[in-house]
Amino acid sequence: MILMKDIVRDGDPVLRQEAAKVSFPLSEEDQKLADDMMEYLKVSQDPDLCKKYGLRAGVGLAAPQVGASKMMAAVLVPSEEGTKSPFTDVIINPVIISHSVQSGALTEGEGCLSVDKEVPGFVPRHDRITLRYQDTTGETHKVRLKNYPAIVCQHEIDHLHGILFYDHINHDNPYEVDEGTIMFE
Ligand SMILES: Cc1nc(NNC(=O)[C@H](CC2CCCC2)CN(O)CO)c(F)c(N2CCN3CCOC[C@@H]3C2)n1
Ligand code: NI
Repeated sequence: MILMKDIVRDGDPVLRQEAAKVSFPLSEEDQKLADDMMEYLKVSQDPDLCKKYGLRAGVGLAAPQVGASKMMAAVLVPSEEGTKSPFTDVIINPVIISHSVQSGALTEGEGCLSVDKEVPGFVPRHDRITLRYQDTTGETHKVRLKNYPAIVCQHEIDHLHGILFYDHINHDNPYEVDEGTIMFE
């Protein structure tokens, strides 16, 4: 089971590397990694278990964050009232094949399990993306995501390219975003 002690923190070079593509069929090791990352998210979203294991809650987790420089990330965006399409899957070799010109950002800014400090500011991302990825069976998916699930997937895909959320913050004016940027909870 992945615990906070297993989460690699900012400063470790693995978080700044380009991860390696994953080949199919998955090795046992890669299958276990996929399962463990999704299990972390599920446990962390259960208030009792989250507390019991001393976890930070998460809606996404990328393999480099547990020291594995592989193109794999787990995403578990819960279905909250209002959001039509929650997104749950382990995305392998993900590629954003198209995106909106319009930007989107979380009004709360972003955090990261690998970054222990708060970094205030808006993180401008694409509001809508078309994402192509393989699931753990090797099947290829092409999905259109918008708003919250799109933000989460972009945060995770960034990790696979050695990018951290605060790289996107305008440090001269952290709360500046292009006009037309959609801000959401
Ligand atoms: C937005 C949010 N970020 C949480 N944490 N940070 C993360 O997930 C980091 C990734 C996210 C940071 C911004 C975009 C992606 C982890 N990252 O570093 C992986 O690369 C949350 F925990 C959270 N939610 C809302 C849903 N809630 C359901 C019930 O359980 C609690 C849970 C809390 N929302
Ligand atoms: Ni992160």
